[in-house]
Amino acid sequence: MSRTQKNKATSGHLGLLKAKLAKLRRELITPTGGKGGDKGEGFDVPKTGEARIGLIGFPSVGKSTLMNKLTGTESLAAAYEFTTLTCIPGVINYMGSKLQLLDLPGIIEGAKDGKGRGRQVIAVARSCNLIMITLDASKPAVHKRLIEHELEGFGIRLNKEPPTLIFRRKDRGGITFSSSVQTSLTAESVRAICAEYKVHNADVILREETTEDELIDVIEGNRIYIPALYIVNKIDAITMEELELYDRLPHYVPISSGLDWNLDGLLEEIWSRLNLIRVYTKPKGQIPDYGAPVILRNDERHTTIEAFCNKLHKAIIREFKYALVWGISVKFNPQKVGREHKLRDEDVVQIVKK
Ligand SMILES: Nc1nc2c(ncn2[C@@H]2O[C@H](COP(=O)(O)OP(=O)(O)OP(=O)(O)O)[C@@H](O)[C@H]2O)c(=O)[nH]1
Ligand SMILES: [K+]
Ligand SMILES: [Mg+2]
Repeated sequence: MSRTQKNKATSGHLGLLKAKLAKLRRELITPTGGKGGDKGEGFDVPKTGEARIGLIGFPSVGKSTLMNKLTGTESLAAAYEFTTLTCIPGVINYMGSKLQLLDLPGIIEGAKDGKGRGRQVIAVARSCNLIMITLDASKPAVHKRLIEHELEGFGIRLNKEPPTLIFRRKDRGGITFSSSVQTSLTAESVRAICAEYKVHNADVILREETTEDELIDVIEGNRIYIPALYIVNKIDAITMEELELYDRLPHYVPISSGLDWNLDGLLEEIWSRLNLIRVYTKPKGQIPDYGAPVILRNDERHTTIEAFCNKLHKAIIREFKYALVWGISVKFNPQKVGREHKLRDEDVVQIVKK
C-alpha cells in the first residue's frame, strides 16, 4: 500500500487492499476451533460498580503502582517486566460512585520469555468503559503508537464516534453510492471494498467525511468505540522541557504514581471521560440522600426519569405517577415531571407513586 501512489485511479485498488488486510487481521485474532485453549485463566473478572476502567501499557510503566495508589489494592509492583500476569480488580471510590479499575499485564509480548498475555489483555480492554493507556515518560514516544496499533488491530476504536455512514444491504440493484459532501472515500473504492466482502447489492450513503477504514469498520461490524486517557507516568524522571513535548497530546494526563503527583487531577479526568451524572433521591419530607447518588450514563437513553427509576428498582416504574425535580434540568424548583424528563448532574428527585 505504501508503494501505491494515492490518486483517483488507484483508490479502488487501495480500498481493496485495506479490505483484504482487515479480513486477514480478523482471521488472525479470532480464536480458531483447534487452539481456543488460551482463553485465559485469571482474566474472567466479573464486572462490578458503575463503570470498568482498564490499565493498558508496556511492561513496567507503573500500572500496578498506580492501581495500588488509586484503589488501595495490593497488586505486586516491582522493577522487573511482567510482574503482573493476570487481571487484578480494584475499586476507586469517587463522587459517591464505585468504579472498577483493572490492573493488567504489560501488553507487548515478551519476546524472550513468552510471558505476554496480549490477546487476553485486549479481550479485557474490549469490555472496558474507559481505557487508560499508560506510558512511561522516560521511554520512546513511539510506544503510544504501538499500543494504539495493537488495540486498533483488535477492533477497538479509541476516542472516536461510530461512523455516520449508512450501509444498507439489499437484494438487487447493485452498489449505489451517494454523498452530500466531498470525502476521501470514492465510488471506486466503495465498489472494490464491497466486492472483496462479496457484497453485490447495497446502498452506501455518506453525510460527512468518511474514510475507507470507516466503511470497512461498518461492514466488519464488531468494532467498539471506547474513550481513552493517555497517562504519562514517571514524570519525576524527566525534565520540564521533555514534559512540554506531551502538551499537544489530546486527553493526556501527566502523573507520577510513585510520588503521588497529580493523582487528584487524574481522578477528575477519569470522571469527566466516563461521562456519568449523579442524581440524588429525596424521600418525601426528608432531606436528599447526598451520600448515595444514583449514577447514570450521560446520554439520551440513560438519563430519563424512567431510567433513574429502573436503576433504583425494576418495580417502581409500575407505580410511578410523577416526579418532583430540583436542579439544573428544570426551570422551577421543584418541578413536576413525567417519565421522559431528562435529568442532569446533581439533580434531586422525589418519586410520587400512584
Ligand atoms: N520514577 C518512577 N518510578 C516509578 C513510578 N511508578 C512506578 N515506578 C517504578 O516502575 C517499576 C515498575 O512498576 P510496576 O507498577 O510494577 O509497573 P507495571 O506497569 O505494573 O509492570 P508489569 O506488571 O510488569 O507490566 C517499579 O520499580 C516502580 O517502583 C513513578 O511514578 N516514577
Ligand atoms: K513491573
Ligand atoms: Mg503490573
